[in-house]
Amino acid sequence: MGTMSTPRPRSVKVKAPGKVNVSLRVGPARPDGYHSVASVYLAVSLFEEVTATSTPEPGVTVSLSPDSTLDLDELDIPLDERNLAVRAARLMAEVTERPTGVHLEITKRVPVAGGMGGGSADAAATLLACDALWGSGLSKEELAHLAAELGADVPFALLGGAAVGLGVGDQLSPALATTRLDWVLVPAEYGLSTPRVFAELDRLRAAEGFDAPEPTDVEPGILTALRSGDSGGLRHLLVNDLQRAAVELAPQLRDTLGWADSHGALASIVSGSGPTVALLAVDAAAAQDLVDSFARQGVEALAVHGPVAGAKIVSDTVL
Ligand SMILES: C[C@](O)(CO)[C@H](O)COP(=O)(O)OP(=O)(O)OC[C@H]1O[C@@H](n2ccc(N)nc2=O)[C@H](O)[C@@H]1O
Ligand SMILES: Nc1ncnc2c1ncn2[C@@H]1O[C@H](COP(=O)(O)OP(=O)(O)OP(=O)(O)O)[C@@H](O)[C@H]1O
Repeated sequence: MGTMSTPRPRSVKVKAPGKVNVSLRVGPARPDGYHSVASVYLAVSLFEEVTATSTPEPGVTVSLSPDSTLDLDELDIPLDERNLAVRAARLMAEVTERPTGVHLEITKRVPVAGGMGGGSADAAATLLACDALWGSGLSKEELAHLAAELGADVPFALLGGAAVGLGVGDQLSPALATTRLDWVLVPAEYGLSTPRVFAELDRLRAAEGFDAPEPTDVEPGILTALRSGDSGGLRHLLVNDLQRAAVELAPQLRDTLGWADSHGALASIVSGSGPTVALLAVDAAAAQDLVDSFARQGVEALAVHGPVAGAKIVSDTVL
């Protein structure tokens, strides 16, 4: 008769990047409340980390790591089943029929409700960590499918690099982007709710009597510029249909955008639903100069680069 041995506790650590939308075209609202988009995603070097540790008790628990670079006291992150990482672990357990028993510790670095897909990165990292922890044997496609159930930005956090996103942003085609682009991120001290920003765009458009066309493709010049890392070519092509809605809700964004343009940024754009502003810099030195200028204004900005890889296992340890 075989004896049931308790598996030794294991810890899998995964990192997943935040993103900027280099281009974001938004169509009309659909009956399900979502909007079809045509988006060019770029994964940038600001990473969330999720450490998934097996626990003897069933269930999914979550905590925030003291290694987080965000101020944990100020964060408005639910630590129950509303947390996107918890939802990811539960979905994975349900689909793979594994008993849960997992604790998730999240290191937060991507601004919360900042338009950079931080929660989405947590969800993507959790899917990959639980996949490893439970030996689920799911294919990349199956993981991407689960990711799309969790949110529009989650599949891209798994994939990383640069990609065109159609549908609600979840139908991805990888874009060739081998050369590094340098960016400066200017996080805001407040967040913007993604549904609220989409709704504000609908409101502005309705007031203008504007019938938004279905976005079906992205400007080809963007993909050409990404392929060669041509920041000079890219600067005129950055576009975000949500920007004016974000600016309407947070008018102070105008100052950041204007200030950046007059201080040597090639271009400035609100990232996704905002309020984080992303500035394109000519190179790493120019990005650092911009960070220094912001610091002199008392504003904390971050130099990052992209593309970077999607969700990736950092360590897998038997405890
Ligand atoms: C703004 C972007 O970050 C750009 O990449 C994404 O479109 C948002 O992606 P996300 O945060 O993963 O979005 P989800 O969590 O799936 O959706 C949150 C809410 O945003 C709105 N939403 C989101 C994506 C989309 N294509 N259309 C929408 O209208 C919906 O009101 C939805 O209920
Ligand atoms: N793991 C998580 N990390 C951060 N926020 C979470 C998480 N789980 C749930 N949330 C909730 O989701 C909200 C939005 O979080 P998130 O930081 O992902 O926004 P975002 O970066 O603007 O998203 P996106 O760019 O994908 O629209 C938060 O205000 C928080 O209440």
